[in-house]
Amino acid sequence: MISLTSLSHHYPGGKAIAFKDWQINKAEQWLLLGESGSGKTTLLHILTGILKPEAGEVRINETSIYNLSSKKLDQFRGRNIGIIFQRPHLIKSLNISDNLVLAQSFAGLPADLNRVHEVLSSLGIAEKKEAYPNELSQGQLQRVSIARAVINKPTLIIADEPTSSLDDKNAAAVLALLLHQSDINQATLVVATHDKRVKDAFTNTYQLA
Ligand SMILES: Nc1ncnc2c1ncn2[C@@H]1O[C@H](COP(=O)(O)OP(=O)(O)OP(=O)(O)O)[C@@H](O)[C@H]1O
Repeated sequence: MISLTSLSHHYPGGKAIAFKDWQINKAEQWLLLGESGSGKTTLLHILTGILKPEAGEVRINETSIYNLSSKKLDQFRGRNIGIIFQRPHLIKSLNISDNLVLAQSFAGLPADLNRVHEVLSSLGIAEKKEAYPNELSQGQLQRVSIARAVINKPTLIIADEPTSSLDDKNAAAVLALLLHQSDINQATLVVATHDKRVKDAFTNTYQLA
């Protein structure tokens, strides 16, 4: 269970952004919607432990994440939160497998090549294990970023505009893979997007004013 309570934030010189309370149960799939400038990125940063809000609390399972020391918070994020960005940020000098092993190591976990294979297989790209990021297509790279996000079996998968740089076919494939990965890993999924192609796949919506 994830809960956001009495959250608000304000950037220096800007006006305060207040976020309505939000409770998310295990393995639910949510869409985060809001006009440009309404605070989606701010909320995702707060939810992922990157930006400490001025007020309020974020609890993921039993942990109030901003009460952790910064070292503990880093490790908590690595183990419990998987993030997918609009464009994949992979290390170019490492092959796909090593990029995933690096994500295990950042979370303080030992290298687990069986898990790497399992996740890449579930995304249909196991044969690309030894390839380097510049040898993959845009759609394949987006699958690798999903693999990296779920490699440590996170409680929460967050995707920020995951489909907006993809064509219709790849956007549909990536969305189906996100929903499937959330199901098989029993992970909560939050997708922030403007992409109208994505909206019908979700029943739960958190709308920013
Ligand atoms: N680092 C910052 N310093 C000052 N103001 C900021 C900063 N980041 C965001 N803001 C302001 O906070 C508000 C919310 O921004 P945010 O990026 O969260 O919106 P958004 O909903 O993600 O927008 P978009 O869909 O356009 O990406 C905006 O008014 C923005 O100008």
